[in-house]
Amino acid sequence: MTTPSPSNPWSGAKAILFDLDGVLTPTADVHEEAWQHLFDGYLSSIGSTEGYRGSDYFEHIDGKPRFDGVRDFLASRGITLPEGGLGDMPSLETVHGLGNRKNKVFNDIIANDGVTPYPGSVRFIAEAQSRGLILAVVSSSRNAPAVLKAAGLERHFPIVVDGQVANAKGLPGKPDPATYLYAAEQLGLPANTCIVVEDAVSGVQAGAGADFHSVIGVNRGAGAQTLLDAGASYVVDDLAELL
Ligand SMILES: O=P(O)(O)OC[C@H]1O[C@@H](O)[C@H](O)[C@@H](O)[C@@H]1O
Repeated sequence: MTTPSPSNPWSGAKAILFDLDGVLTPTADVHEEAWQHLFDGYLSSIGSTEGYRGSDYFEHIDGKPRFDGVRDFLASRGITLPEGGLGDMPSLETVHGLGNRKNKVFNDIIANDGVTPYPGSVRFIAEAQSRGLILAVVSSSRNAPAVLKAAGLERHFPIVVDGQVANAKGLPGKPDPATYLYAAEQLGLPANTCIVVEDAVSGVQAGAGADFHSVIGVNRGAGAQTLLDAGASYVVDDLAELL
């Protein structure tokens, strides 16, 4: 693997595989808020004495597919619910019902507030394209295409591997590297020519779990050392630092 460095992140790379929420758009915050809303309501409805903490998002949910987030958070509280199915009403007390309840909150906020991408990420995209790199998005979110559209970014990404694609192809979600490897395969490139850019521990672990060119960690709250410990090659607070 090319020695990755913040002073020349592109060296030897042919493509960049971006996570979306928290890397290109500030929508990780919206997910965080929607999860908080879901579990505050759910835990109080079952009379739980241990409430939902902000750290729960980073420890159990961040970067994972929706229903894995529900399952893993509930497991942290010793709660197991029936799985149910994708079409479950948000009022149902199943893994899928709760996930869909959170999704409604997420979509209501996006519909209200819109999505403005991080300016530093927009500049980074432009620089990467001017250097001839191919770009793709690899997101756990089933909402990724809608968020990219709302942010006006969709034209930059010929390949988008989102939660729906992963489900259709039977790919395990992050922290498994499968969705990133699938994106590299779709681009017709070996993994070691593809840079992975991630803000979540589960996503950094996915990138570090295969032979990618490098894994750029973007610290939006997970913590720089935590991302390095998860396998990031290096960590920045904003992608503009690499320009
Ligand atoms: O939008 P969906 O399909 O519910 O996806 C959920 C997840 O999508 C990811 O992109 C976020 O980083 C997660 O933190 C979030 O929980």
